[in-house]
Amino acid sequence: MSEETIYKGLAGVVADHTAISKVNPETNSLLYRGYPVQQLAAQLSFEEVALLLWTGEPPTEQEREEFIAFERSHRALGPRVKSAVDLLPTDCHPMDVGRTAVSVLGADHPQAEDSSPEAELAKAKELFAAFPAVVAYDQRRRRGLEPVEPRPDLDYSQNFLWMTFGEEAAPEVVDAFRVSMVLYAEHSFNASTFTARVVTSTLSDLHSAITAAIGALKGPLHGGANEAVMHTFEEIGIDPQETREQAAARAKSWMEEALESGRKVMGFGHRVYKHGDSRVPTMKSALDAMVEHYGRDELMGLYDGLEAAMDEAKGILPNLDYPAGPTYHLMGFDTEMFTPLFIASRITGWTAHIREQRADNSLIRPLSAYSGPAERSL
Ligand SMILES: CC(=O)SCCNC(=O)CCNC(=O)[C@H](O)C(C)(C)COP(=O)(O)OP(=O)(O)OC[C@H]1O[C@@H](n2cnc3c(N)ncnc32)[C@H](O)[C@@H]1OP(=O)(O)O
Ligand SMILES: O=C([O-])CC(=O)C(=O)O
Repeated sequence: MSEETIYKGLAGVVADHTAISKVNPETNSLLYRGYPVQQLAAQLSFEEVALLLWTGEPPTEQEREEFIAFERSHRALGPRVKSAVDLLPTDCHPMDVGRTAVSVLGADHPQAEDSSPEAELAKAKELFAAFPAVVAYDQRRRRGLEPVEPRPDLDYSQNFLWMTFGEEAAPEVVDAFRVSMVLYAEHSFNASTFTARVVTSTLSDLHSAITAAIGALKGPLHGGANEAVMHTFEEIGIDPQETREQAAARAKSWMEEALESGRKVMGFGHRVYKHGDSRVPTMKSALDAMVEHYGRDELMGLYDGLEAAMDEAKGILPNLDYPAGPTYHLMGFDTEMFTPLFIASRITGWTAHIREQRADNSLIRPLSAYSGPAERSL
């Protein structure tokens, strides 16, 4: 056996510097470019947070206005992307649709191979503006509904909900959606961001890196957990007629059984945070607002029951996906659409990292310790 120290899953390994965000598990805090994420979620639009992540500073009034105009004029679903999505079955996973759409957007891009900082920033902004139409179109086609054109009088979050549901969302709903986008935007060297950096490190193009990152995000140990949380709720059974206490009791016994049988319950635990996820309180407030808005108190019985039982049995706390899943459910998204919403947000962090990696690149290529048979002859 080899003598090398193996850092399984690269746990605890510091792979490079980043100036984009700081995750501090000791203080349970998350900073984007130095700003606490809670402050950003309380005060900035998602469009402003995107600019902050890309450029390092909050936008000036002029930068903000220019980007808003840019974003609103790049929202339409392109004909090639629409044709490609139409070729995919409506029962494939929506993450496969998102991944394919980004791949097509890359193949269709006149500057696909231009990786200058200016071209990459422009491509990041275009992708940010274009992706919501993919999610909205896919959600509607799965319901047999016609697409809804974007509205330039609406901001990013308002328009996203408008294109998906074909009606103007209530201000509370728009705000909860905006908060989720801000919180999902960036989280240092998580698996999908690291994937994007690995692809970029080979000097491949931005759309290839994002396509690969989407593949990494899909898994239930990462972004796919927001969808998995709702599957758990569905497995326990959602009953709008029961009280919060009744729902909590059923959730508690479900969790006890699940843990006894050795199951992993998605939406709990985190590789970096061991005392709770810094983003959960803010997302939980957004969920509470949605529960009140839709009058669905019983859903919080399931939420509280699972959380309390997991804490009691293992001391493991919820991650961001735990409150985000039921929030998107209440807004009316199909469960399988939750992780594509995560893509829409994380495009900002991924593209910021792609630009950072390229600016000071070194091929990412770790070593392995060989554990196969010793040299032998045929
Ligand atoms: C936005 C995001 O991507 S946040 C992450 C979303 N992912 C999830 O919610 C998936 C569920 N959670 C997990 O699988 C894990 O907590 C991870 C993958 C996120 C992080 O895990 P790691 O740091 O690798 O820890 P690991 O998986 O080794 O867990 C350590 C111990 O806690 C247990 N554990 C961790 N999370 C969970 C969970 N959700 N349910 C049950 N047990 C858990 C493990 O079984 C393990 O127990 P053991 O030591 O008895 O074997
Ligand atoms: O940091 C991680 O490993 C996963 C995560 O929470 C994220 O990507 O938002």
